[in-house]
Amino acid sequence: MKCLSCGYETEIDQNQILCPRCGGLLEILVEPPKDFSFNKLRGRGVWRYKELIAGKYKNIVSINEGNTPLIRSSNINDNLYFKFEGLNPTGSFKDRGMTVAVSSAVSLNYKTVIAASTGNTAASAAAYAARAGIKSFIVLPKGKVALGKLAQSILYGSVILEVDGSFDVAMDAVMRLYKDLKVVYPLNSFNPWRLEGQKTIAFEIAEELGVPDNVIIPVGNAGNIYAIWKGFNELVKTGVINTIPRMIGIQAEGASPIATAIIKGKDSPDFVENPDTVATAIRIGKPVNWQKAMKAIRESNGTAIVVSDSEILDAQKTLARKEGIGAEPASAAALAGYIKAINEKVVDKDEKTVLILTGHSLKDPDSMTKAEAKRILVNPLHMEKIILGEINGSNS
Ligand SMILES: Cc1ncc(COP(=O)(O)O)c(C=O)c1O
Ligand SMILES: N[C@@H](CCOP(=O)(O)O)C(=O)O
Repeated sequence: MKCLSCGYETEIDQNQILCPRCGGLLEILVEPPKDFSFNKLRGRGVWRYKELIAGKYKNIVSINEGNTPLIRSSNINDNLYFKFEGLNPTGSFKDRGMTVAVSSAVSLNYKTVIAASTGNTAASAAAYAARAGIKSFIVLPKGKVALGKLAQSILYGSVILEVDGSFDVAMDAVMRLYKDLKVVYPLNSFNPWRLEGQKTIAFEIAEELGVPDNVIIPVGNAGNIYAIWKGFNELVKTGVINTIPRMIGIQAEGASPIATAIIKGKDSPDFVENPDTVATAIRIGKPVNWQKAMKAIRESNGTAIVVSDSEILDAQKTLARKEGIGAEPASAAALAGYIKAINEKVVDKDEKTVLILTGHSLKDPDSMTKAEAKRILVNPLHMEKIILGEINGSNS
């Protein structure tokens, strides 16, 4: 394991989450088996790739996460694919990381887990803790979590701690609690073991499609873009692929510290004090994994793009109405970014591109009802005229 801040190196040790010397982010540098082959694998989902996942697990806490569909676009572009992470057990990609992180917590005999969240990490942490029979605390920015996500955490029985402030305030509190209390195992993505699970997104894409030219990902706390890049890199080391895709990160206008730093060619981001966007999942001003994300983007020859809230909501509607796929706003940001990338000639429409659709539309009912709808009060006995009018286009 190697610290991204001070360069401290240590043997792979599952007890390590942050650098013991400076508290920086740790990378887990695995040496994948040289005889690795997709053909030899058994089972489905995250644990299909267990020989590539670092760490030792006495108990595996799983709800059959991963194995999500890679859906080819039928009405936007033939070369475009959607990796629909909304079909994980709690409706987001977090479940891939949570199965590994909670299995790690249990293997290390922790009885309590904690996570700060804009909603999805919370729902996933709560579900996996419940499955493991351990206690979970989640720290949420009060009044800023989409209804479906809050409802999930309530249902799975987490203790919900609400802070008056943004997600970043909640995140700082969790990092401090983890360092001070020692008895709570952190499930956020500064925990590198969680990212071991999320890197399986790359494995599934490579196994099904090969190596695309581009992978486009919404970026919030910034762990996922790094995890997917790590996954592709490790496959190169096994020899099953020999290139990696460009990693293209998308952030919302009101919460774009990493994208802005990439666009301006800076070494580090200026954090955003009061992040704001309709895509609540990526309403993050101080992403903990910024170093990892910028490394993934730069080393893959990728880039970053900023999109507006109206572009995000338009993309959410386009995905639903042209492809039949319901994704939450943060996920739709990937399509908004793709459209912009094509218009600005950053991506060619002939390039094979995969969008990571990180969460399900049902997570955020408010955002869905922002789309204009035809809702007509009808007399059930006189609907023919309205239907025929709609078909002929003669209704006003
Ligand atoms: C639906 C959704 N999309 C994207 C993201 C951003 O992922 P990351 O924090 O790994 O950048 C999150 C959470 O952070 C999320 O919940
Ligand atoms: N969008 C996230 C924010 C926390 O990210 P994490 O990957 O560090 O857990 C959420 O769903 O809470």
